[in-house]
Amino acid sequence: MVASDMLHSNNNTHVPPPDHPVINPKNYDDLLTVVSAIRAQVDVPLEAEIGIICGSGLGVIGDQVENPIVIPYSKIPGFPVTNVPGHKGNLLFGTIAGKKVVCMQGRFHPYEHQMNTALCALPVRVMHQFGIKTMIVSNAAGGINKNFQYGDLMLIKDHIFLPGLAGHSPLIGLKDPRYGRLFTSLHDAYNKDLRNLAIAVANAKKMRLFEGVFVMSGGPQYESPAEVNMFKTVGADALGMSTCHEVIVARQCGITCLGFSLITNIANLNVENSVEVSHAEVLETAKEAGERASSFVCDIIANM
Ligand SMILES: O=P(O)(O)O[C@H]1O[C@H](CO)[C@@H](O)[C@H]1O
Ligand SMILES: Nc1nc2[nH]cnc2c(=O)[nH]1
Repeated sequence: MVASDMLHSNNNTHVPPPDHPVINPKNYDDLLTVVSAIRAQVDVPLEAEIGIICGSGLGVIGDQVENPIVIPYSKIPGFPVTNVPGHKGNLLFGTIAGKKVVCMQGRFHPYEHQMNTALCALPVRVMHQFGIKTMIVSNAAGGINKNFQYGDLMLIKDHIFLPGLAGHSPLIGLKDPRYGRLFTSLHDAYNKDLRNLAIAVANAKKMRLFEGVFVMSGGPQYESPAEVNMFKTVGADALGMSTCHEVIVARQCGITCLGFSLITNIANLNVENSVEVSHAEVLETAKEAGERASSFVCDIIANM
């Protein structure tokens, strides 16, 4: 195992202080407690119109936030420990291109938290409480589409949420009517107008940009060649271990979503090929492509 693949090797590892209240991610009043605890930490009103989630190695997007107010996840009750390298573990409030944003510099993956997708998507509900109407979500993903190269960006036009299909929806068990519609529609989960805007931005920057279907598997193991072939057969273009549960919660909240994958590795379709994937490789590609991804996000926000 490569050192940077190891959980617990992240300097930002934290243990929540014992004085934090216990938070149930499916209790609406607990959500309001989390939001109050964040507000209590700063003496300025916090609000945002756009939420951003940085994928593995893509924390550099958060570095574009101007005049940031930085709240470490360790100071937020209910936010679990984040141990995955490449995820800093800060909630940032500030501006990008003059627009108020809140940015998750690091996310929670279901494989880290017993597949508790409601817990992992709790920060989306928190960002909604701070006013976001739009969310830009990013991830590092393995490319299946034969046209993809390392470092390509793929706009997500639709998704296949395997854990959700297997009973791990973040909406299961929500009873409070304040959450909104339990039977959330995903007909426009990755908003067409925002995708068109992103395509126009990419064209103006002369950037390679693809559109495709993202599949979320449970992880944390990468896919076997047979699994990659199965996903290809059902129409997937890229593979990851995040994002879908966040977008579903966002759609329940009425947030308009734009999602993209950074292709950090090429998924292996041939069992005879000995191609090892590692999180170190994922982070290395993200490091090389991170500036391009963050400039893309900033230009999209500037044109919203
Ligand atoms: O989805 P993000 O957070 O970008 O991370 C991706 O990269 C990691 C695997 O290398 C997994 O956590 C996968 O989900
Ligand atoms: N599931 C999955 N997640 C990834 N994240 C980055 N690369 C990959 C990959 O190949 N598969």
